[in-house]
Amino acid sequence: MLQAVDLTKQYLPGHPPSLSDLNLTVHPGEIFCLLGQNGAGKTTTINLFLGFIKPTSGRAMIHGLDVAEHPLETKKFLAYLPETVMLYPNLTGLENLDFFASLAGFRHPPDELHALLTQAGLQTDAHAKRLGTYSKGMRQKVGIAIALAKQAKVLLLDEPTSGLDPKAANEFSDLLLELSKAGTAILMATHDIFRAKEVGTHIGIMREGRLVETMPTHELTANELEAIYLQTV
Ligand SMILES: Nc1ncnc2c1ncn2[C@@H]1O[C@H](COP(=O)(O)OP(=O)(O)OP(=O)(O)O)[C@@H](O)[C@H]1O
Repeated sequence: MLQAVDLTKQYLPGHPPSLSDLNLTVHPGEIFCLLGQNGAGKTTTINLFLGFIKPTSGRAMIHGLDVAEHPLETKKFLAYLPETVMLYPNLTGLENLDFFASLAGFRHPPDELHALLTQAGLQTDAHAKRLGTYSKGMRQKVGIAIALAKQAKVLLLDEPTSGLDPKAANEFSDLLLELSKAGTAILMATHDIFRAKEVGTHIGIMREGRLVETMPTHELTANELEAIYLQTV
């Protein structure tokens, strides 16, 4: 479970906070999509859960542990996919997966590593090819395979489908749905309203560092969500 309690971040004294009093809970199996214009505070929220930055006040909690107080323990539960997954271009997909899974303390035999890449949707003939030859969608799949290998309880995503073609973005959404069915709690920052409606269980709209709307997606059509978004931001 992922929880923000009155979470606030002010980067510079005298400037308005970039995140103000965020209260948010994402339960296992839920996909919470954060929408909002550039600068609304989405990446700040994710970086606080990752422990990359410290809150000015309030708490970012993972599995009941405060990230600022337990930076190493909370990272064990987490997987993170930024817009561009950073992997080693000279290693193969399989070698990257092996390396990053072992960094998190998980050793998998080669047949399991292949199975994880396949489960993440990467075609078999790419497993032994260098990352440098992969498309963006293929790199994202290795990122998902790493999340699977780590048995991550919480997945944080920052605009993961930006720049993916519609088919790759669609495959990516299916993978997220599978992970959520397996009980992962997912928080995703995105600009893609329609994909958020398709994949999310909940939508939150941020404006100037505040979460101003939260709603379950099943109550809305994509067009209604777009109308609410445009009225809100
Ligand atoms: N390191 C920093 N120092 C000072 N201000 C920052 C820093 N990082 C972000 N900000 C400011 O905090 C605010 C929120 O930024 P943030 O990156 O969280 O927005 P965002 O919703 O993720 O935007 P985008 O959609 O463009 O990624 C912005 O005004 C930004 O300029």
